[in-house]
Amino acid sequence: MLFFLELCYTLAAIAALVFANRLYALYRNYLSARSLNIPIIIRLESWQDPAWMLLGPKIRSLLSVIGLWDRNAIDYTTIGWSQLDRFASHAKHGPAFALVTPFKTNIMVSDVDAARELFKNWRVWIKNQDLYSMFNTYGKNVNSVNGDDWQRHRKITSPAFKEANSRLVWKATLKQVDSMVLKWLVEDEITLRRLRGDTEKVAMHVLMSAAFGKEYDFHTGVKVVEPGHSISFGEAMHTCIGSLSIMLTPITFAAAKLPSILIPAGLRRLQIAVQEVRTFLRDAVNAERDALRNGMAPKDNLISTLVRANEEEKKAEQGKRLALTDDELYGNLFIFNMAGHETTSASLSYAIPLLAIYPDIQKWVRAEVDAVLTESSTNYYSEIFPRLVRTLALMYETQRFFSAIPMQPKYTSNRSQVLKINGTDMVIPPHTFVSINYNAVHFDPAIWGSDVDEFRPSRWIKNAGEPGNELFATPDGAEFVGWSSGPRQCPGKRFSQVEFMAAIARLLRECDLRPARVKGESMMHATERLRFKTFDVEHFISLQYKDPDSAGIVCTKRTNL
Ligand code: HEM
Repeated sequence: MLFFLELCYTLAAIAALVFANRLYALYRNYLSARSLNIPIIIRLESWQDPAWMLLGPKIRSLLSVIGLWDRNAIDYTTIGWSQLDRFASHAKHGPAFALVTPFKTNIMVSDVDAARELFKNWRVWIKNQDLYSMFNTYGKNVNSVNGDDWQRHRKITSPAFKEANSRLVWKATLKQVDSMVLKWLVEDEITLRRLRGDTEKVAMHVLMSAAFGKEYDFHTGVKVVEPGHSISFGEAMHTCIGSLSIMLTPITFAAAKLPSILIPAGLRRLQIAVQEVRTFLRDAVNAERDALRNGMAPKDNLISTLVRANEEEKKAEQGKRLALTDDELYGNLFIFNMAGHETTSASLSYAIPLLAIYPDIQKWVRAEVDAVLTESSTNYYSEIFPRLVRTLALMYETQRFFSAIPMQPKYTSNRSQVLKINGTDMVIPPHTFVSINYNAVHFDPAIWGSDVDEFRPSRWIKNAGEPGNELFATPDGAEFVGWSSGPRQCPGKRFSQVEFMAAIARLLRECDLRPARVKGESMMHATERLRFKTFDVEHFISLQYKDPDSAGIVCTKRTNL
């Protein structure tokens, strides 16, 4: 009994100390932020706290049951609060306000001139290493490093995203989507959950093909286990890049040292996947080096170009210093998969229900698809892709509503930096985040007009006219930031566009999409239900449907071809 009481006192004392420490940190951060003269929002928690990221949703729903948390209020402690908020907080507080917590202060910015400066000046406004090192599971990579190191990674990785690679993406996507369509045509309803699962499978298999030259069948793909492995490359990769595993991989590495009997089953699966991916990456890099040594011609997939670009760099005068290490090669190959998987599949998984919700938009995009795609020309990527302007507009408008990341946190590091916000120079303190609020920029009525909240892909067309002969209204790099902007913008932008456009074009060429109805339900009601469930999303680590099981679409074979 005495021991129990002592334990309780000790735990209470530790909790009180942690709380006091947090309050002190909050007070210090508040004093520092006050000097900026911008509105301040104070919270006791933040998405920067890993424990809050994991336990926050449970704690919030508990608190809301006992009336201590308002479910409908914007929750600034989450990473994705701006998805629902859109431009509202900036309309209230102006182009910059500070989120002050016991963690690092985060200044939210919607001013496009400030955003342009943050994107352009990548040496000054860097990526915070506490945050980005979680992407270093297999090695440092182009996404996680700063300064000269970033230049070195970007120089060697960029050639991989050449046009010849886009042709592979196009071909692989058509093959995957053909199989997906066959499956969908015999299903009574494709729920949002199933739709997401299938688009993830398409994206994973396209990456396997265009990145590693490995062909996977849509239906059986992940079941194919290569000799010497316990799971397939696709499955291992899928497990590793699943949202939660990113947070768990450091734990997995620590756990890897324990006897496997002491590791819980779920974590053991992840541990195996992490080890398998490393072996696959190492073998794939070695195979490409052997191919080069044996005088075999390069392939157009990402790994072939990357490994050969790196070997070229080694030969150059400063090679020893500039070439990527093996771990950095693995790190980059992994990040291509991680960055390219959920982003592209999510875009598809929102665009497809939107086409069912808005039949006029479906008709409008299909008119272009029919004008451009004919049976004989389907495979000619270079002729078709540039003409699918409405399909590209659909992707941009989908990204505007469902941004892959809610904000981009830039960081001042250990010295203060000057940033002009709304025409005034501000001295931003050291160790502070300045985050470009993607959702606010994408929903600023001053940029997009009074119909900013309307899903209208035609806003991206410059010269509305004959489908297949229109021009795309390329946006200003700071007003639309879906793929980031400036020198560090997404190198996989074209990759993802090709995949999205091939998938949508093939789907609309073959099928009609409409909302799924439950028995006795009117089409109007089913459409409303699907609309509500499609827009009812939350940003945990990536954007997710909150309730993916209670709405879906139906896919029927077109009869009007
Ligand atoms: C719709 C699909 C995609 C979207 C919306 C998207 C969006 C983004 C965004 C917003 C960033 C900046 C992130 C940050 O700095 O924190 C980024 C960076 C990056 N993306 Fe993508 N991406 C997509 C597809 C892809 C694909 C298919 C690949 C590769 C196959 C890829 C590879 C990368 C890499 C390597 C970076 C880091 C670049 C650097 O820091 O220099 N992305 N992407």
